[in-house]
This record gives sequence, C-alpha cells and structure tokens, in this order.
Amino acid sequence: MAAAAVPVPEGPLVVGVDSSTQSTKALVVDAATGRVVARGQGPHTVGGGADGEGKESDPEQWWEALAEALRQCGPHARQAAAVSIGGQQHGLVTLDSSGRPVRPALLWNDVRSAPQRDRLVEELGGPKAWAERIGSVPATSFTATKWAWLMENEPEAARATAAVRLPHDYLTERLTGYGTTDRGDASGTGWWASGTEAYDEEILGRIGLSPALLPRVLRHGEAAGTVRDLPDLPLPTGALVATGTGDNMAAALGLGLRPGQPVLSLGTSGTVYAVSEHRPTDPTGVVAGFADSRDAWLPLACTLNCTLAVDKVAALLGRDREAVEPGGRAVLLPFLDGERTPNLPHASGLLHGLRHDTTPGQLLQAAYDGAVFTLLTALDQVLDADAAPDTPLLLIGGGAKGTTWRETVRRLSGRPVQVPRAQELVALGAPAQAAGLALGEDPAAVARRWATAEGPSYEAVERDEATRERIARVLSDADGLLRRA
Ligand SMILES: Nc1ncnc2c1ncn2[C@@H]1O[C@H](COP(=O)(O)OP(=O)(O)O)[C@@H](O)[C@H]1O
Ligand SMILES: O=C(CO)[C@@H](O)[C@H](O)COP(=O)(O)O
Repeated sequence: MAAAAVPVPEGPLVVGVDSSTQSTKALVVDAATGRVVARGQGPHTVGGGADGEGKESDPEQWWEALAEALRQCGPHARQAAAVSIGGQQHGLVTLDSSGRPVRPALLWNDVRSAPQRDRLVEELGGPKAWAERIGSVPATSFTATKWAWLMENEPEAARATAAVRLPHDYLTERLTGYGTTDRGDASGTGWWASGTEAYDEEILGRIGLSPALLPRVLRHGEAAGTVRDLPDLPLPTGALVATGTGDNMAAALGLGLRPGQPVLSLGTSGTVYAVSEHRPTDPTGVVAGFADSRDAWLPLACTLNCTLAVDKVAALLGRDREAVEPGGRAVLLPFLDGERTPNLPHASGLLHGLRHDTTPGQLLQAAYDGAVFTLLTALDQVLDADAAPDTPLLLIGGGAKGTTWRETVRRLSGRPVQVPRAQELVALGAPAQAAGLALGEDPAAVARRWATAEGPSYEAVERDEATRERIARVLSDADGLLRRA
C-alpha cells in the first residue's frame, strides 16, 4: 500500500513554543491553514529550593527542553519564517552581567513571598489602591513579591542580578540577544501599571529594583528581533521572532477569543478568563487585571492546585484518575500547594465529611469537585455582568482530555461546555502571533481562520447546587484553619 501523501504547506511555516511548568512544547504550523506539521516536547523539573518549601526551576533546563522539542520537530523547524514563545507567567528569572541565571527561577506557584506580599499591599494603600493602579491586587505569584523575597532572603543574589526577566522573556532573549517583553506578561509582574501601561517607578523603588534591569515592553505586532546564529538550535538564523507572551495570553490568542467568551484551563494551574474591552480593577483580588497580548484585557482568576493536585489524590488512593464514583457527602479542598484563589498561601489540603460508607471513588470525585468549585466561583467575577450565561465554556489544558474533569465542570457550572479539538492552545497561540508577524495580520484573526476553537460541544445540565453549597460552607467554616501555616 502506498504511504499517505504528506500535504505540501500552503503558506510559510511558523514555530510556536509553550514553555509551561512541567514541560516545553514546540509546534511547527502551516501559517496559511493552521495545520500542525510537526510537534516536540522536552520535560523540566520543579525543585523545592534550599529550604524545600519553594517552587524553582533552572532556566537553562527550559532552554535545553526547547532545543529538545525543536529537534523532535525534525527538519521542519529549520524552515520556519517566524517563531514565538508563550511561557508560564510571573516567574522571576535573575541574570548576571553575562546573561547567566544567578539562581534558579522562582516560579508562579512558589508561595514563600506571602509576608512580602502582605507588606507590599499594605504599604501602597491596600487592595483597592493596587487594583486601581496596577489592575490587580498582587498574589504571591506576582513577580514583585518574589523580588521583595529575594532582597530580604538572598541579598547577595539580588546584588549579583544585572537583568530581571520573565520565563518567556528569557527564552526570547536567548533567541534574539535583546531584552524584551510584552504587555500581557508584563501585567503579571506587579510593577507594570495597567492604568498607565508603563513600569511603575514608585513600586520598583519600594522593592529596590532598578528599571534599568527590566526588558523593553514591545507594542503589539512589533518584532522582538530575529534568530541569532545558534548552531545548537534547529531554527534558521534570521527568522523573525515575535513578542511572545504569557501562556494564558497565548492560549487566548490561540483560541481567537472574542470578548465575553469564557475559558477554563485545567493544567498545573487552573485558570478562568475572558477577553474584555474594559480594564479590570477588582479590589477583592480574586480577578487579576491582566492585559492581553494585543490591546485589550484579560481578567483572569488562577488556582495553584488543579490537575497535579487531583492526580496526587488519585495516586494516594491507588486509583486511576477516571475511577470516580458518585454520591457521598465528603468535601475535599485540594490545597496541597497552599492556594491563591481564595488567597490562602499557607493552606494545605482539607477533608471533611468522611463516613463509614464513603468510598475511595467518592473521595476522588470530591477532589475534582473542590478543584473545579473554586474556579467556577471566580468565573462569575471574571465575566462582565452583561456576558451571556449560555455562552459555552471553552475547556482547555491537559485536563480537558479527561472525561471526569469535563463532567465535573458541566455539573458544577450548569453551562454548556465546548472542548476545542486543538488541545495545545498555548503552543498554537504562539504560532498565530508568529504567523501574524510573518503575514502582517492580526494574530486573533489568524487563529479564527485556523478554527482552533472548534470541537465537540456538550449541552448544559442542571447545576449541582447541593455540592456547591457544601463546599462553600466548609471553605467558610474552616477559614481560620486554612489561614494557618
Ligand atoms: N487524558 C488525560 N485525562 C486527564 N488529565 C490529563 C490527561 N492527560 C494529561 N492530563 C493532565 O494534564 C496535566 C498537564 O496539563 P498541561 O496543560 O500540559 O500542564 P502545564 O501547561 O501546566 O504544564 C497533567 O498534570 C495531567 O494531570
Ligand atoms: O500563574 C498563572 C496565571 O496567573 C499560571 O497560569 C501560570 O501561567 C502557569 O501556568 P501552567 O504551567 O499551569 O500552564
């Protein structure tokens, strides 16, 4: 039998990268059609830092994982006209004067900066003042709190730092040789003010960080540069490098989101977000007022405990992640890493309502319910009041492949759910940006042409109010316990 013919690309090839917490993925995409021509993936590890309490990764590992992912793409990556990097948000990358990491990066889910976070919020006039000025009340994820932690705990490392970058900035700079970022990722630092769309020198002054150490914030559509001569990386010298952005902003691009379309992403982090034309300023701190990578906003709520936490509960119970059972009244708050939404950085997991007849499958379902509940309560705050309640929730991230995740979201949200066939939305948003640059088009329009959001739809079912109320009650009654270390 003759081998199936491989379609000839109809447009230039572009490369998109998703460098997230657990791995770096690369896609080579036909810019005309959105067809994925090749894909690759390289893993990275997360360590606990010197005290074992943190979440740290070596940026060199991200670079090696990128090289590995590109090598797996075979000869196609070498033909790329443009490349773009989407990266996990918020991470603090500190570089010395020769561009090498001073220490491992402090990641978005490292909660050791909780005391510095509380102090900073207080010093600048409280949550409302932060929300109005920066767009967000910073959580411990925000880069500014991590720099404040470093200054206090490792002053020699802070002194040795000649440049401060976010994960996507770091990889982009290694490609181009220039220190750049974009407004989307900059909006998760805590030192980029959404009100002025510029670095906030007063905040930088308070945390003792010179603006000279920061990358230039590129405008939407501007190129970060071109690929340098990098013999070990299978990318062509001179290929255009797009601005890149944070992973959630990249996924929003990859979906070609229109304002008011809600997204729920199930990965290491759980996130809910929508594109909005109004600058968010939520004083409760539940909704971060991020910028998107173009000229709109991306109100977003994020939990620290999502797929990894539920997988951990499944492993403790010795069950497959799909082996859930209905019924029972147990509530499991899976706050294994502390939590950000709600803001409980010192929390740990909590189980309530265990009975003789509780089954392991019910306990596992309770972990899914706990993880999804916190995201869904935030969703109401993320969406503008005029957003239609029957707009399908777009379910993405690794967890969207799982039946139990999908069914839990349907039952607890009462909304219709759509699962895009294209699963690697961050890695597709990056090439949409690269294709936009190569073809001179709006990246969101490119993604809509590629129809990346299309996929099976699931009708709304009646919302399970009883479970929602049970979880809400435990969260409220256990508040004191969850606040303690
Ligand atoms: N078939 C599946 N069913 C349910 N969950 C899955 C499946 N495959 C992967 N996952 C989950 O996806 C997670 C990784 O998702 P991903 O979005 O790639 O993470 P991240 O971007 O945070 O690195 C894993 O923690 C795993 O629990
Ligand atoms: O902190 C946030 C959003 O504010 C996270 O969503 C990170 O951007 C990490 O993402 P994943 O590794 O889970 O994709």
